[in-house]
Amino acid sequence: MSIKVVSSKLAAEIDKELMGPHIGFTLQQLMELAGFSVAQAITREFPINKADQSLRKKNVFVIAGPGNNGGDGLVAARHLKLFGYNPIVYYPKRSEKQPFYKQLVNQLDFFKVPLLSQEDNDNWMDYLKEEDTVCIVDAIFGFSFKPPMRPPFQDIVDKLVELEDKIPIVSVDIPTGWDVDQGPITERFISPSLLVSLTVPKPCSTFINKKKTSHYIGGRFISREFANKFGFEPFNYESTDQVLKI
Ligand SMILES: NC(=O)C1=CN([C@@H]2O[C@H](COP(=O)(O)OP(=O)(O)OC[C@H]3O[C@@H](n4cnc5c(N)ncnc54)[C@H](O)[C@@H]3O)[C@@H](O)[C@H]2O)[C@@H](O)CC1
Ligand SMILES: [K+]
Repeated sequence: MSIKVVSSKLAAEIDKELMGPHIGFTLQQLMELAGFSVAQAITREFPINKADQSLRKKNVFVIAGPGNNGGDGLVAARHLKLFGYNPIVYYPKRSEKQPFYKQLVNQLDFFKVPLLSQEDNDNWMDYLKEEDTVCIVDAIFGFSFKPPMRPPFQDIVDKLVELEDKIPIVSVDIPTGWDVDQGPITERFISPSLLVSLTVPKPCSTFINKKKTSHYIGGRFISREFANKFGFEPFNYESTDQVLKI
């Protein structure tokens, strides 16, 4: 299947229109569906087996960045908890811009999801043991990332590059550090085991290592007419699914 991709510029325009006065989605609505779809993609790739419940004892280590990509990660963590997984969230730089990020954090507290923050910048790796971890969710940066990466994120990404052969990485929308349009442009870069593109894949998704990376589309919130207006066909999600493997 040939997959349509949209540039970073067009992705931002799509977002703007979805949340504009005519359609009127709120960011919280879209983020909830985006994070829900990420959690569902994880259930597909790392299913909890009825006979072997060992995954329930392991952690899903979610790293949330300061923007909306990070917000998707906070939402995904909550749904993962409800799906029977054991998320731990590392949220090193909390956004003050949108009050609802604080609400997302309160909801994680409510669900007793452990939360690491800036104070854990030196010891977050202590919570990330190969034998105890199902996967790492890379919700650090999405389509608004502009290099070069500022602290503490470059150090975090360097550690992920070292770990990726031991613990699978699940990247939300964009593998963090990749250029949205040109893909991996740095010497060392994350190569995720699973990429969940939101709404429509961005051009960087064509640079994934197809032998290693499963690619899902999620964020099921647009109509055929809307997709066509932006020059792509909607994805054929099945039934009530929030993700589609592409
Ligand atoms: N329509 C969609 O597809 C939706 C997308 N959402 C998510 O929103 C993401 C885009 O969110 P945003 O526009 O908030 O952007 P990002 O989350 O990609 O990043 C923006 C944040 O990163 C910081 N930042 C950028 N470059 C940096 C650098 N070099 N070093 C350190 N910090 C840096 C900015 O200061 C800002 O806080 C998408 O990728 C997707 O994950 C969803 O939340 C909602 C719906
Ligand atoms: K990401």
